[in-house]
Amino acid sequence: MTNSHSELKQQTGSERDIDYEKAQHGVRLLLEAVGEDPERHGLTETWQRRVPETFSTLTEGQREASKPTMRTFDAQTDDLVVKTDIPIYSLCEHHLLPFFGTAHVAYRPDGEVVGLSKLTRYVRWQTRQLTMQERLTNDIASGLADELEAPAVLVEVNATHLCEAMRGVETESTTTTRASVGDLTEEEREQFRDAIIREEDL
Ligand SMILES: Nc1nc2c(ncn2[C@@H]2O[C@H](COP(=O)(O)OP(=O)(O)OP(=O)(O)O)[C@@H](O)[C@H]2O)c(=O)[nH]1
Ligand SMILES: [Zn+2]
Repeated sequence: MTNSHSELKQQTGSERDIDYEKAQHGVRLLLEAVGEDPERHGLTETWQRRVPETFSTLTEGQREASKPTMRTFDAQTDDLVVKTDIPIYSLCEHHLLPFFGTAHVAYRPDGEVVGLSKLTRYVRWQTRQLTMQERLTNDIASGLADELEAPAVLVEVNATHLCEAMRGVETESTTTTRASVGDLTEEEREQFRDAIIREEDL
């Protein structure tokens, strides 16, 4: 093996780690199962390093230690903050294949606003787990409400699932899911819809 377990732990920080030995073993077995030779040139680093590292990154959302810090600033406003078109890449828990697209998020502040980049970082952190689109959408909405102590949050996710495109039904389509927390006024809902429509018109 090129990278020992302890070397990999040092590289990534132990509290952020997956079990590398298990991941290496599992990927090796999968390669054997599909008739590959895990020792052939081109595949050794695949099971020893690349896939375990990839899955460590793509499951960061399951580990609190990888959660971004949500820096806030005083702001005497309760006007909805809307952020549209955040790119997302997540993993379908049924087939371990990606689903990807965009997320739109909005929250009503209560005396404090969060740094704008943190909204993107938080969404990215949530996407990095094995999940379903509906659960991801709910997790982003309820997580943001908790993190920001925001009285109201709205989230929309539009995504294409490779498990539908590359296999199975073999059709590429877009799925839209929405989640909200708190009592949103009709005006706020309209503001969110307008921001999304404007983004789509660009
Ligand atoms: N609701 C929901 N379903 C999903 C999501 N990702 C994948 N699926 C669906 O999960 C279902 C799994 O169904 P199964 O019948 O157990 O699996 P399957 O035989 O591989 O299904 P097919 O994909 O239709 O071939 C499929 O219909 C997938 O399209 C998701 O994020 N949300
Ligand atoms: Zn799937």
